[in-house]
Amino acid sequence: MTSPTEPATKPDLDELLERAAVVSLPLTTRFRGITVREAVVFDAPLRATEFSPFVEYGDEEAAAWLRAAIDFGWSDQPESRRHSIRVNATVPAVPAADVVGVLARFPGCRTAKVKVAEPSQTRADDVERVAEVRRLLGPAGRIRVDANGGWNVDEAEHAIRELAPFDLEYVEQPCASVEELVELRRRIHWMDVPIAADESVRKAEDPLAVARAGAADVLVVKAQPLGGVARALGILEASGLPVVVSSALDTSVGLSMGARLAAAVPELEFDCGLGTAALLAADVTDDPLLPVDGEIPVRDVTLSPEMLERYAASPERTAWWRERITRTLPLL
Ligand SMILES: O=C(O)CCC(=O)c1ccccc1C(=O)O
Ligand SMILES: [Mg+2]
Repeated sequence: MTSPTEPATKPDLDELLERAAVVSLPLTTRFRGITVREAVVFDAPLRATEFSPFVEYGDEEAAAWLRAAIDFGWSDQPESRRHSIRVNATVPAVPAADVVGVLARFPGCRTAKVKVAEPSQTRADDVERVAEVRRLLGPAGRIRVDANGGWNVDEAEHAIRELAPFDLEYVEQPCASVEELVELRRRIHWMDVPIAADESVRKAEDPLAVARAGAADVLVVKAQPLGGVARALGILEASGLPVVVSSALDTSVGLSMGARLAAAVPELEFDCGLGTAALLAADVTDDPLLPVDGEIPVRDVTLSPEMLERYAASPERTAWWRERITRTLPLL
């Protein structure tokens, strides 16, 4: 007999596939080169959960994401310390003229994260975009930029010098490697612009290496790539660094996992990158975790059968995702 408080038994492959729905959600704005977000959501026993590693990731990397999905749907979660989470607006690498429309999707957000170093664009594009965000947010707004590892150390040094007058809260993953981050941090120390690590945490074999190397002032943590809420919490506590909990452009289900992680963090001094439901033109629920007054609530999400049907992925893509789950489950 299982008592209601006892964690549900972990699912086998048949149960996972039976509870899975594969969706293809249109985005409002092109992001990371994509215009639709594919994801698997599961109608799991404890709450709806999500598996959505990017399609280019290999099975080894996807395994942490599947571990997270199973943990969230089939296990009790760490205690929440808060009921809502302040979120940042996420501004893709759009032309400066489009910034006003993007920010309008994030009502009440005092912080904006601006994508920079997009391969097809120039430094001048980044400066114009950040200038426009500063103009719209006013002097009290907080601006962080995210280069997704797109600069070498020299490029980063020059770009940050050019962007620093707009008053940056931090620069996220300016360079790709931990060694470059260490070197950059040494070079720009005098500018007093903190460095945050994202890919160096979520794509690293050892997510704590970046903290040990002194390569970052802030860690960006995402629940899915770190294997779930409890595991991510362990990593961020071991790092001893301040954190920003962020999404991977998840559906509202994945965002509910991120919100649970943010709610469990002992000290949360930065606004979190969990407002990204605003970048989806469709979601898997009738009650999405959209930012209101600059916050999202900490709660579970109810799947909408109509939405799952309307945004169901094609038979080919559905088969691809089901095969991906089949290959990945034995790797856990
Ligand atoms: O942090 C945010 O504001 C939103 C999340 C985000 O930017 C993101 C979403 C998908 C993939 C990568 C990233 C990233 O932070 O680099
Ligand atoms: Mg990032």
